[in-house]
Amino acid sequence: METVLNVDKLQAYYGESIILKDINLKVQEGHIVCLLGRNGVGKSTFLKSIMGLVRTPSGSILFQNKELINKPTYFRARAGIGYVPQGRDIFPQMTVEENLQLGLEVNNGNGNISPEIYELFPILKEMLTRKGGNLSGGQQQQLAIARALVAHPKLLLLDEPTEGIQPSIIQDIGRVILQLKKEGYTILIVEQYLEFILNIADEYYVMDKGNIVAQGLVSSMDQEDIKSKIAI
Ligand SMILES: Nc1ncnc2c1ncn2[C@@H]1O[C@H](COP(=O)(O)OP(=O)(O)OP(=O)(O)O)[C@@H](O)[C@H]1O
Repeated sequence: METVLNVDKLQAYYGESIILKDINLKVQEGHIVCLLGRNGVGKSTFLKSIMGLVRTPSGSILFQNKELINKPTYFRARAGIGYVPQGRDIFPQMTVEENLQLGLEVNNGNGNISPEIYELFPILKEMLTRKGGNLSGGQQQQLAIARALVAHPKLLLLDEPTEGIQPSIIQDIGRVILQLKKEGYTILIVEQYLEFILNIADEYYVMDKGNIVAQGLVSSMDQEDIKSKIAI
């Protein structure tokens, strides 16, 4: 099975502060990998590093065996990495449909929104003409995931998809992720909500203070131990 993402000895900085010290992490094709950890340990910075949004002076980010470390963000997006940031970045004044169309920009606006998007997220079909800013937090999260899927990414990065979302929509998002897995998607999820990923992810990594401090198969995870490593 192909290794889609292979991160080796990655360091990342904000100015002179080192945030990621020595990160090694792999994602195999068709797998769902979860990165767990407390607030502020560097999880979001890690996803930003993969997208080229922070300074990464050393280490390697191989995506489908090609080095990305010195490539600009647009190159990484065009290469097939879809990114759903924390806070979702929905454009509030644009309609749901316009927000979705932005997902096609990585292909220069070519292609169209496949009907599958609306099968995954029926609520978006009902709301196509609504302004993004008028959606609930959960609906915005679904829109952000849908917008990333429009371009059929080979790797999908999700930053805390459950944050600030009501339980029924968390379940919907869980179902969508499992459906995507069935279809062969490869996904890296940053989470703090352990129960959410137990039924979803194949492998886990735990980050603390810019290092990976535990990793393994979710099926053989010592949940109490991992809970203590991510508890606030
Ligand atoms: N733009 C920035 N400039 C300077 N420091 C930053 C910036 N963004 C984050 N940091 C710092 O980097 C560290 C890691 O933050 P990061 O957001 O990656 O953590 P996290 O594990 O994703 O936590 P959270 O779940 O709260 O986002 C924190 O100490 C944070 O204060």
